[in-house]
Amino acid sequence: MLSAWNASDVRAAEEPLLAAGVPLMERASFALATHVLRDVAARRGPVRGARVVVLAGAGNNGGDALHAGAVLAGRGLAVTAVLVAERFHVPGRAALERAGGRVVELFAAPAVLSAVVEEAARADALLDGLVGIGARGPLRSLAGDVVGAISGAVEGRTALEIAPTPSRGGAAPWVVAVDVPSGIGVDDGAVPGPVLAADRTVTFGAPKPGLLLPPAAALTGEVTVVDIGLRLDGPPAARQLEPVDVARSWPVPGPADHKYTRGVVGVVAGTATYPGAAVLTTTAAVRAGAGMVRYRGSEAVGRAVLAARPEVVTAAGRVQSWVVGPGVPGGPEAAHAGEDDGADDGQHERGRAGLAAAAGRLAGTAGGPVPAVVDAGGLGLLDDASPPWFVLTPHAGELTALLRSRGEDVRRPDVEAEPLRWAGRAHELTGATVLLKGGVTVVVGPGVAYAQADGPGWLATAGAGDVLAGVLGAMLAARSREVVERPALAAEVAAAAALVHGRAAHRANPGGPVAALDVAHAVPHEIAALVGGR
Ligand SMILES: NC(=O)C1=CN([C@@H]2O[C@H](COP(=O)(O)OP(=O)(O)OC[C@H]3O[C@@H](n4cnc5c(N)ncnc54)[C@H](OP(=O)(O)O)[C@@H]3O)[C@@H](O)[C@H]2O)[C@H](O)CC1
Ligand SMILES: [K+]
Repeated sequence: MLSAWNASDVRAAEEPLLAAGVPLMERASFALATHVLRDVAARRGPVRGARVVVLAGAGNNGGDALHAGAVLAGRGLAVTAVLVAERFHVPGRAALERAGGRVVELFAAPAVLSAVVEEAARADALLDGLVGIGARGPLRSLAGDVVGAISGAVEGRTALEIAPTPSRGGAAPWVVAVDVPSGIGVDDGAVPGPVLAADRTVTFGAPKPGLLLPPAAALTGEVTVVDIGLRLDGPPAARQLEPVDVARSWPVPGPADHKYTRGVVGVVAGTATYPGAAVLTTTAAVRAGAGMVRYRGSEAVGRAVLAARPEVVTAAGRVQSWVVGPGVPGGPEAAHAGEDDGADDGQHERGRAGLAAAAGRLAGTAGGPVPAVVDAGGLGLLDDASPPWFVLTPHAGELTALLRSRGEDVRRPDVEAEPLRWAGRAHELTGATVLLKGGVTVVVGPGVAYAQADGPGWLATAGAGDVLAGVLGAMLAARSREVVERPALAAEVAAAAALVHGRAAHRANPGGPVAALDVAHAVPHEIAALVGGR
């Protein structure tokens, strides 16, 4: 698992070490230089004579970059450092000059900006040491100008690029961000202004949340964490599950297991208008290893489900997790406005009953509360307060509607710009765990946040959300009681489901388009690969 800490936690961890004279910057800059050398060697072969441009800001981030530049110059690379502020890291500059590096005082001669941009565009490697964890707001003055101009000049980059960097030809410089890509919101992943998209981010002590969270996560390239000896206690601000975490906690059945110990998923999904959602959700739950799947819906849709998955039962009975809402009309805004298009085929009533049972509010229900996945039309069926074992799975539009229905004056672009903040707000307002779907899926539960970036862009396709709901339903059913007893566990399981779903999409058709049903069919193979390695 990657655990990310806020800038203030990293500073607090640095303080005692700095007071004790531990050479943190030496450690950081040496490791940084090592990674740059390795990357340049991999791309170019011989490193001697390779051209490196170092963009250095006012603080210690610039210091790291200048010291790394000194190491590189000492190895025979041609290093030019560009100082953007009158204040700069004096020992770093001195070290670089001693090692034979050249310094351009851009702050003293802004007219040389175009020459700097030209040199940067022709470099083999570009080190972005403008600001690190000391960043406040969008890049200002010369730092902003230089990033804007270089981004415009370097093929394949735009100043506000938030799409993954396309693989570029040998001509463009390899961009290495020092600690973080300068200008991102270190704690929240915001992209408030120009940012130079990196090919690699070498980060010190621990990942920062902004490296995991959208939209900034698309600008980091590969993230390399360098251990400089910091001790970070306390809970991280954001986490990212890795395959090994999911493998370790997967409930692999043993000889004593039966369908009820493995978990029964109750699915309220689909209508005559959207029968496919019912097929996709139930198929995904079956394929993710549910002990049994019960479909609750109209007879006609039930027939379509059974034709696709004869393992599914349509009779009422015991359920260990509910999935309510895929392909069901309505949603937060419709419910808020009291709208009902009358085409829900009785799914609203079944969904309400499922959620009441899941919350433990249904008189005469045996077995007590169970987890629930609440998707699409199910989001309009929620009570004012939900338990944390309810996992809401909106996309940005649905989250916006949910927040607005609860009095927040927010628009979809706000949610897309600050997904962690708004998923967190929805968690506060509802009490439920919130999984916000997107290229990076953000999950917020009590005291925990996850950011998962496991799927290809191809996964943005109709029905993919229904498959995720089914996979998550099966995973929650398998750990039903535990999820109800441990408030933060639903978020971990939801993040794990996002990982399985994303990786299954890669597996379904590596590098190409995927259809939702293909993702569901790839799920068992992905699970086998995950648990086979443990
Ligand atoms: N302390 C250590 O020994 C280690 C530090 N590491 C590295 O240090 C940075 C954090 O360094 P710090 O000096 O605290 O902060 P920064 O370098 O990130 O930023 C400093 C100055 O940058 C200016 N600034 C801030 N925001 C902006 C902006 N939006 N646009 C332009 N400039 C900005 C500001 O200067 P002013 O003079 O303008 O006020 C800041 O003071 C950390 O990220 C590591 O890289 C290593 O970890 C090793 C140990
Ligand atoms: K930086």
